Amino acid sequence: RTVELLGAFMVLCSTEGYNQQSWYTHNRNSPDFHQKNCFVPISEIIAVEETEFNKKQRNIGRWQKMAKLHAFTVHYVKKARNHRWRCSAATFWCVDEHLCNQWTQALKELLEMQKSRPKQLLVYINPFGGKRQGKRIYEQKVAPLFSLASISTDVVVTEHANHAKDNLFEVNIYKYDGVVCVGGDGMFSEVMHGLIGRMQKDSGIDQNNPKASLVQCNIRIGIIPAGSTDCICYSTVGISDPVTSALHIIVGDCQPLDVSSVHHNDTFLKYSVSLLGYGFYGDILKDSEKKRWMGPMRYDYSGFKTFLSHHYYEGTIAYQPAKHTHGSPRDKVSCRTGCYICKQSEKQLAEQNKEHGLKKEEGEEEWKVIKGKFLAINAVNMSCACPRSPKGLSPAAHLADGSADLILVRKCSRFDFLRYLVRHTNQDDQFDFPFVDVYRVKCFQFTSKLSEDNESNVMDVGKKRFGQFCRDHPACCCNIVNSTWNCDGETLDSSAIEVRVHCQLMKLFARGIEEDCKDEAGHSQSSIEQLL
Ligand SMILES: CCCCCCCCCCCCC/C=C/[C@@H](O)[C@H](CO)NC(=O)CCCCCCCCCCCCCCC
Ligand SMILES: Nc1ncnc2c1ncn2[C@@H]1O[C@H](COP(=O)(O)OP(=O)(O)OP(=O)(O)O)[C@@H](O)[C@H]1O
Ligand SMILES: [Ca+2]
Repeated sequence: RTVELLGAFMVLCSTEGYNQQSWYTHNRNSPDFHQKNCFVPISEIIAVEETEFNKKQRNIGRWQKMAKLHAFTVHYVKKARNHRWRCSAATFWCVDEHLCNQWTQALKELLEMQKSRPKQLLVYINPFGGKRQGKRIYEQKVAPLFSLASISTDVVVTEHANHAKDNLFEVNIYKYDGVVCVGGDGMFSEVMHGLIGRMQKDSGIDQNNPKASLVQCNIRIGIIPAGSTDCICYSTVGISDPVTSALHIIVGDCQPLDVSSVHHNDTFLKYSVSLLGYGFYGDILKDSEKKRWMGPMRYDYSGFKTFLSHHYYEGTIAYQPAKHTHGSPRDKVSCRTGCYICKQSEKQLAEQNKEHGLKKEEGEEEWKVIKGKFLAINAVNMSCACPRSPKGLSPAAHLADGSADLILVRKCSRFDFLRYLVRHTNQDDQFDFPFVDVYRVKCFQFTSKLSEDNESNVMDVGKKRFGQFCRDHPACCCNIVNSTWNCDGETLDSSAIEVRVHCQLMKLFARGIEEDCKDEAGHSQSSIEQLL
């Protein structure tokens, strides 16, 4: 009877005066206490524990007179504003020991049935990311939640850059249900390279082949944000908050993610999931690397400096439009939890995998070519929303549709470029400028004018010197030198690159941004309405 009562959702009754068989919560100060009912899906229960009563708790209301009370506590996810999740608890008690045990047992059995929840995790902590708080954040905010949810962990505090990546090639990754990285986008990138690289190695796939069909990585990655930008966490969860991310890991969320491979000729350079930026964001990154000691502030400092230098770069872009996906970068609808467009891409991917070999070769499809002088070339696989820009570089980009949005910002005045930047922070359309173009693509290539000239051997020593001279002279804004590619916060050595989006190559412990979550103004559809 008890199990039947539980059904798909558990109802926590917190109303006084309910009949004898009901459960009462002692959490009187919680806002839930005053609501009539609070619905918690089983999938959002963190843990169920038998509870011992202390004297203080016994002295509540009419239960005071009773001799022996039996209780259990349900720890569950409480959704707050702006996609923030918190762990809340409600204790239920009654006099009937058998009934109490039945409920505890039934709930535990239901939790056991949640097969997507991780039981064993491998955790990498970068102690030097962001404000250098990674270790503290993990120990104080995340580890206690993992232990409450009975998740066992192997923790590695990294000692140098690439420690996590190299380690993932050595350990038995298959015994883990997921890998967690505590740090910023750079740390995530390391873990992703380790996992994807390991999968390809184990499957005999050569990453240097730009046309290789890469093997999907089914071991999910969880991101505990402790970096400077935390764009990947923000764009996939809706907030950069360690407790929220830990709870998404515990409940076993799964969000597939597109990954771009970046090659130079037939050499693999890097994978990218957020921003691949040349010009403005490449120059910011290059300058900011020298200022790591400044922490997250380095990006504002270098951003201001790069804005003033106003360099533009000449080059050629060739791309293949993403015809398979239904959306467009100018859509007003964004990618949200359970996104229809991403689901369609997932279906296509499954069909393609079935009919392997029948898929049209990239070579047969048309390439569009654009030559020009650009202040910024940004290719984004996701919106790139972050605390600095809550809607991101491309607000309608999809997390898992197999495409990237290619944003070309042509040479324009400083004032116009500033207007463009400011629109990343407000509701105005940042693509509504004559000097900005945006395309949804499945692959692209870039060659700078300089490397084209190099290849045709027209460059002489004098030109090289002139290039160097102009770069050091801010008023000139000349385009003779190359910029650097910013690949998820890491610089690339080559300016000529070939990029290909791999649809849903990997998975995160996340669920995308939820549609009806309470916003800053408190507008929301409550979770109760959602469940009904
Ligand atoms: C007037 C204010 C305009 C503000 C415009 C803000 C636009 C911000 C857009 C941020 C996009 C982040 C994309 C994510 C990239 C990550 O994979 C990567 C690794 O973490 N982070 C960065 O490369 C780090 C990138 C950091 C970018 C910081 C940009 C700061 C620009 C400041 C311009 C100042 C102009 C002031 C003129 C008076
Ligand atoms: N122990 C370590 N010592 C030095 N560098 C490390 C160590 N562990 C990791 N790293 C490197 O530090 C780089 C930056 O780390 P991380 O991404 O965590 O912080 P961030 O750069 O401040 O944040 P964001 O990437 O969000 O801007 C990563 O590329 C990673 O390779
Ligand atoms: Ca995408």
